[in-house]
Amino acid sequence: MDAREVAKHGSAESCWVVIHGEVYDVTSYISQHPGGATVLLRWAGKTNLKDATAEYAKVHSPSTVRETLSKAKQLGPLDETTREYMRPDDGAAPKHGSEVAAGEDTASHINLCVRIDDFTEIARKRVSEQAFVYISSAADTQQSHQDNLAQWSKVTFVPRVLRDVSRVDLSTSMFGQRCAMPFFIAATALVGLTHPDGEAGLARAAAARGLHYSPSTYTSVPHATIAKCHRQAAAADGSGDSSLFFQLYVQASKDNTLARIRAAKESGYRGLMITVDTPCVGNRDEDRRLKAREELELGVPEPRSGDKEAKVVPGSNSGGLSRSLSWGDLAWIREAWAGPIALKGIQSEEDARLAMEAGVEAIYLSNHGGRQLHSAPPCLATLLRIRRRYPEVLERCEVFVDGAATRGGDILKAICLGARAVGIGRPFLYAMGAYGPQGVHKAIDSEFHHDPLILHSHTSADLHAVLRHEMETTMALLGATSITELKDNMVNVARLERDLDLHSVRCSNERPYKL
Ligand code: HEM
Ligand SMILES: Cc1cc2nc3c(=O)[nH]c(=O)nc-3n(C[C@H](O)[C@H](O)[C@H](O)COP(=O)(O)O)c2cc1C
Repeated sequence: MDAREVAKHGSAESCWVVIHGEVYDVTSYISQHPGGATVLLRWAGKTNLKDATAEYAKVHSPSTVRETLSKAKQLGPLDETTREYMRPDDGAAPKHGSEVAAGEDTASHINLCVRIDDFTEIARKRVSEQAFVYISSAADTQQSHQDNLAQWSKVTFVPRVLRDVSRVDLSTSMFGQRCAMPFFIAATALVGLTHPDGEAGLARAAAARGLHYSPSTYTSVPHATIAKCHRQAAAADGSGDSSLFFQLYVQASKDNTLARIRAAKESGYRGLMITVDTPCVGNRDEDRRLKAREELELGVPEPRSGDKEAKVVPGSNSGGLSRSLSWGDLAWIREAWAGPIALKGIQSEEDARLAMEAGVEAIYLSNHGGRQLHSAPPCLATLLRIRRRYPEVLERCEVFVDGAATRGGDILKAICLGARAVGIGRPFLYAMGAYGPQGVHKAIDSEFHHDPLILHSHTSADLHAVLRHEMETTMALLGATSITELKDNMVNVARLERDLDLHSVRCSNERPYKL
């Protein structure tokens, strides 16, 4: 393909981009791209050395574009000898904030991060505006996210004293697979926006710390590479406890979904987390405002009414995800996967019961970090409703939860109420954006070798550990020495129950749904 031909397709009417020397026609994908139209249009028709490749590769794995576009839209290789006809590069890609040297000034030194919230402001200064807005945004007024934050402080502890807590063991398991602590790294797309190591950095940290990690369907690094880095790190300095669980976004195309499941199996992923709260991408005001501003700056024309190709309607953007996904689809997914499954995004006790009846190994109570439905319930609210209406769910399924858990104590409150493990999303992205992989290690644990069974108090290692330190301290002050000792009599949920008016929860008039 001649560069002069590509240059003719530089608009919303006909938008061709060049990635890794291949030309793609993304015109009909513009309105579906979950990352917005601007980024595609910025590189439309560009064939110079800074074509779409750098911006694309920062966040997407090489295969994403081939997996998404039909063969007809994959127009073949660019004739490299014609690149001299390139258009001037006016779309400077934002600099990776994490390239800024850590510790430039004392105020932002990593040692001053003593809780995981501390990474946020450092990350704000060090990642691009695009990355920060993408990570921090939530649906509509952010109410779901704010409610997630607020839920944790509505539960208080009921500590026991005079128990020997000189040894504390935080280890537990998920899907029957051991892990060092009762939390895991939740699926977040496009980790490459925060640091060039992307998901590979998170996988290495998880392996080294004996934690499970659930990479997103939409990774910046190919899944096979993530799995390889994970294996290498586990062999080098891991305890061998860490596993990777594949987060599946079911695609509109069944074949495409099956191919992703196959690839995850081949890469050695050991659990499947099917995200079920995403028939379309949520309405995130801050994302939309930033994209609208970029479009204005770039002079992207207003969509003409009735012009399907140029129309960008966030509410209708399913980003290639299946909108028709329903309970019946679990059968073919289970057959293809043949391993443990969690349904991620359960937000009602009725759906928890249906999931149990469908025979999944785990339910994952989450409102997607408050990014999907505005006014969605925080995970503890759903957990309490399940405990009241269908306590048998907790006997038959493992329960994972997430949503704004930022302290070791938050994690332990959820465990007291019957959760198996807590997912943590944004904090690891901020830690990665602030200090790269070193930040993630610190957010989890200290850099120093540490006997997992012995509580270290007032050692220099404590200064460098965040979540492990908080959990060990909380366990000791609670009077518990192992995760199995954490029971519901160690928390007081009266306030949360009152706020949720849980006493009025009774059988709804919903017609019983038969699977
Ligand atoms: C054609 C196949 C593509 C697919 C399936 C795809 C998919 C996605 C997805 C799922 C997201 C995440 C949105 C979210 O979770 O909110 C995203 C964001 C993004 N994509 Fe793509 N993309 C494609 C092509 C491209 C191309 C060609 C470029 C660059 C030229 C690009 C650059 C980006 C960027 C920079 C973001 C982050 C934007 C933000 O701040 O939200 N993508 N894309
Ligand atoms: C930037 C970002 C990207 C996310 N991407 C995905 C994703 O690809 N798949 C998914 O199932 N959930 C995704 N989530 C939701 C997380 O898995 C998780 O439910 C949520 O982040 C937990 O809340 P927290 O970030 O407050 O800890 C994403 C969340 C964030 C913040």
